[in-house]
Amino acid sequence: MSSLQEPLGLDKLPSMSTIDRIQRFSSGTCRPSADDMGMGNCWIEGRGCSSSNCYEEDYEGHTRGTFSWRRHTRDLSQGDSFNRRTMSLGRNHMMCGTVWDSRYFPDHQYNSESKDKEMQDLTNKFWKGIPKFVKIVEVGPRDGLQNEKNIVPTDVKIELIRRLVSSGLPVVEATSFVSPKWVPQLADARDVMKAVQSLEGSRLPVLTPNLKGFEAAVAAGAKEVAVFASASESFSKSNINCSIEESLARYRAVTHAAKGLGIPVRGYVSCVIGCPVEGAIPPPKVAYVAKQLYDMGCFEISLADTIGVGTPGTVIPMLEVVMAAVPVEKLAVHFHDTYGQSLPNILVSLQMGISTVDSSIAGLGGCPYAKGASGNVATEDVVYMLNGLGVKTNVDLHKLLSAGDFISNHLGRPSGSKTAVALSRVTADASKI
Ligand SMILES: CC(C)(COP(=O)([O-])OP(=O)([O-])OC[C@H]1O[C@@H](n2cnc3c(N)ncnc32)[C@H](O)[C@@H]1OP(=O)([O-])[O-])[C@@H](O)C(=O)NCCC(=O)NCCSC(=O)C[C@@](C)(O)CC(=O)[O-]
Repeated sequence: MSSLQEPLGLDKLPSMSTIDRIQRFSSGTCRPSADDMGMGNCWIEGRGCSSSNCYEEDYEGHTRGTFSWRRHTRDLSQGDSFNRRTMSLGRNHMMCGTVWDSRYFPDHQYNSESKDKEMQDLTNKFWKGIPKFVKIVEVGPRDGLQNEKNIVPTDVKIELIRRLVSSGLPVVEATSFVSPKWVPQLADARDVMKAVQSLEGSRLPVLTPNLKGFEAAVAAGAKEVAVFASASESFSKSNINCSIEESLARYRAVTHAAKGLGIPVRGYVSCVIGCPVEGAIPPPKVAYVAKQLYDMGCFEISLADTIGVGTPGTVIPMLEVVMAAVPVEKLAVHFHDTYGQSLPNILVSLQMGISTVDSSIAGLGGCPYAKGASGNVATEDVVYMLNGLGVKTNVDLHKLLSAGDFISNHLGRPSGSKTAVALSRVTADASKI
């Protein structure tokens, strides 16, 4: 990749069939439960899990003799966290389901037993890979606000975090203990952390680039931290002013200190698909950094497409290589939406067994050291898609929308979430559908 103009293609990566991969990875995947958030490195659940948490069994039990589409729309309409607006949109999904059936499968075809079986096989393949629960890691207050031109006042950051926590998000990344010379937008990390540390209901990790940051974070009340390495040498240098190996040595010191205090450490790998300077990043480089972070004790590794150039065609092969090095249940995905590819990338990641997804309220963000990168995928859009798939998140979309309105109003611009924009307009019209 010489610029951000073209998507990285499969020709730049080991050849493989996308469909083969999705099918290979979509069978028999089991997911951690919502409660598995354990302390330091305890988020351990092997691929083999209890049958009650196994989607495949549950799915087949549910669908014996039933058409799978209905099963999911039924779940959707019974979802406990849907507000009225989404309930009406849930009904629209059912309508879409009907249109889809009748357009492509006229009665005489659809009713034939073999077509029915074929169709069921196809839908089974799709649904088998989709987890029942997805943990959303909200990164807006950190990844989003670190990139704002005008520094957001501390009390606005605190109120945003409070609203995000109250929406049911299990993890809200609160701020960064980095050099205020490098990221002045988050120079108030200590005040933010002190104000939110006692909020209940969500974990509130903070970014720490070195021991200095780790110690400051702990002193301010942080109970979980994250370190951030890169699969690109150039990005490592521009983001944290050191080589990949130097950064890993720093993070070993952080994870060692954290272990002593029982503080869980998350790891990020930036530039997992492409780098603004180096172009395409080979998946083995990503796997190497992810494995180093895992081996030093990070309980979860978030794979970040920092500049948002990935498509399912490049994300799948990258995941395949990383998953050979780090157990899939330890992996998360973190997509920036520069090319509007985040949702398809998330969907294929779920099909490959990942059940932790990073996102940012109102699509805030970007990276100050990755020119041209747009914000993260919007949390509202991820929740909307997962609701539509019948996947639980425990997030109340209504409260999430209100948090998004709050920060968008403060920033004085429309939300970067398509769902938020659509739902803000659709209330009256949707009731007519
Ligand atoms: C890593 C450093 C500190 C190296 O910066 P440096 O200049 O190489 O460090 P240094 O050790 O030479 O220290 C320079 C000054 O910074 C101070 N310092 C040193 N450490 C700290 C600290 N922790 N907190 C506060 N101050 C600190 C230190 O005390 C000293 O102060 P001075 O003596 O000049 O007054 C710097 O490069 C830095 O802060 N970088 C942060 C960059 C950043 O936050 N980037 C955005 C987050 S990463 C990201 O967005 C990607 C991610 C995670 O979202 C995933 C993705 O999408 O890719």
